[in-house]
Amino acid sequence: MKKIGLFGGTFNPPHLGHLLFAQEVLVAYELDEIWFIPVNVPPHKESDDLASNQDRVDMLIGATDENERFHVNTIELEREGPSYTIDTMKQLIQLYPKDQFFFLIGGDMIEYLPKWERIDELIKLVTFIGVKRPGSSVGTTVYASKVRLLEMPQVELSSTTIRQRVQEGKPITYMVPKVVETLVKERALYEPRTSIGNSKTKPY
Ligand SMILES: Nc1ncnc2c1ncn2[C@@H]1O[C@H](COP(=O)(O)OP(=O)(O)OP(=O)(O)O)[C@@H](O)[C@H]1O
Ligand SMILES: O=C(O)c1ccc[n+]([C@@H]2O[C@H](COP(=O)([O-])O)[C@@H](O)[C@H]2O)c1
Repeated sequence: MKKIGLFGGTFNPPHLGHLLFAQEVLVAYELDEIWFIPVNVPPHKESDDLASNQDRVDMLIGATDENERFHVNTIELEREGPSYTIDTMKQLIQLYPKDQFFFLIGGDMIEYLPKWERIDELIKLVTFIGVKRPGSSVGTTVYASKVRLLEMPQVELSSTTIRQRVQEGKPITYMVPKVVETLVKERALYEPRTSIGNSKTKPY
């Protein structure tokens, strides 16, 4: 039996906040592996400058390559429609019945857990491990109390910040792994267009 941390996200692009969170969880919970799972269609997020699936996968593979316990799993990219976590969990449990799964979640998402698809079923299938994010509250819902909160240095970085900096011509050095910085540059990702692309969690 392996203990596996699932880290779902848009990763548009992956940044050092993601990697540090994953590494801290790996060590604190003595996990064997972390699987980074890029979403196909973010269920509750609108993004007007979402890089292609291929670009996001390439950046994620590059970002995680140096860590032998980090892996990229593209299970959600093979599914049509919103990438609901409950569907992913059911697939993974069927594929790997002996393994134990944890799901990593940033603090900003925790207060929205009640709105997740079939959350009561999901919370029985997987243990959520969360971390606070600067400027966001984890809320007081019954689901928040079930998330295991990890104490670790908070990283005030988001993919939105990275995209905005690229649009403004500012450097992103040391905010993303070198390989991500290079891919963003080579493929001209997030370059200025008419509007600045923010990802926003949709109002419920
Ligand atoms: N700096 C960070 N520290 C801890 N968790 C984070 C951090 N950035 C993102 N996360 C968490 O990682 C998961 C995937 O995040 P996602 O790919 O949407 O990145 P993001 O930076 O929140 O993106 P965006 O700014 O585009 O909304 C989410 O659970 C999110 O809360
Ligand atoms: O299943 C849901 O209803 C659901 C709602 C919101 C977010 N999620 C998952 O949470 C992860 C982080 O989402 P995001 O939008 O911050 O990239 C990603 O794996 C999403 O599929 C899942």
